[in-house]
Parts: sequence; C-alpha cells; structure tokens
Amino acid sequence: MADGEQSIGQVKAIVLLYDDNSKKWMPSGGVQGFSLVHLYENVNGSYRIVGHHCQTRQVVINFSIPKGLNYHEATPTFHQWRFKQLVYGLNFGSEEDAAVFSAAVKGALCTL
Ligand SMILES: CC(=O)N[C@@H](Cc1ccccc1Cl)C(=O)N1CCC[C@]12C=C[C@@H]1CC[C@@H](C(=O)N[C@@H]3C(=O)N4[C@@H](C=C[C@H]3C)CC[C@H]4C(=O)O)N1C2=O
Repeated sequence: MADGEQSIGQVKAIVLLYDDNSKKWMPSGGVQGFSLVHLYENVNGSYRIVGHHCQTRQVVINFSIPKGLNYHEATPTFHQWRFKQLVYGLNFGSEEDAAVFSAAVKGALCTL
C-alpha cells in the first residue's frame, strides 16, 4: 500500500475479468487461483481495491473505486462490476468473506 493508505478489509477471492470475445471469465493475470484482495482507504478519502495472487504474488487488480460504482452482488459468493470497457468479478472463498468485502465497499461508496 502507498503511504497515507490503510487496509480496511482483506479477503481471499479469485479475481476474474470477463472476456467479451470468448464470453468467458478469465483469471486476472492469467493464473488460476486465489488472491489476497484488500480494500485500501487513502487519507485523501479515496479507495482502491488491490489484489495480489497468492502463488505468483503479482498484482491482479488495482482498481480505484469511482463515485457511484454499481457493485453487483450476483450471488452470495460472486460479486461483479463494470468500469469503462472492463467487467471485474470476485469469486469469494466464502459467503462470510463476500459479505465482509461488500459491506466495506458499500461503506466506502457512501462516503464518495
Ligand atoms: C447488465 C450487465 O452488465 N449485467 C452484467 C452483470 C452486472 C449487473 C449489474 C451491474 C454490473 C454487472 Cl457486471 C452481466 O450479466 N454480465 C457481466 C459480464 C458477464 C455477464 C454477462 C453474461 C453472463 C451470463 C452468465 C453471467 C455470469 O457470468 N454468471 C456467473 C458465472 O457464470 N460465473 C462466475 C460466478 C457466478 C455466476 C453469477 C464465476 C465464473 C462463472 C462460472 O460460474 O463458471 N453473466 C454475466 O454476469
């Protein structure tokens, strides 16, 4: 995390991007598996969703949450959103993790 940022939530989730051509969800970063996904709060009032793949350590998501984001809870363990030409999906390891994360994101959204 950058200076002036703190993690206000961390969960394990599979980070997916929807490929419009193949009409398939693809693992972000190209490697199947779970990532540790943080919601970071910045002292300037902004929020980022940042995820590191557990095996490869690569950053698989680094998303600044825009005001008015439509965070869609498709199922109790799969949440998704659209931004510009991308569709992101989080496949959570548990309903609890999904609920914790969506509460944190919705809490952030109501401050923007
Ligand atoms: C108006 C609008 O944009 N609507 C979007 C959704 C949306 C609504 C509102 C705001 C934002 C957004 Cl993002 C839409 O419908 N979108 C966004 C792109 C993809 C999709 C379009 C078609 C397909 C059909 C099946 C469905 C899907 O992917 N379901 C999941 C699923 O098949 N999987 C994932 C898990 C569980 C399921 C829930 C894990 C991996 C795979 C699997 O289970 O193997 N789709 C979508 O969600």
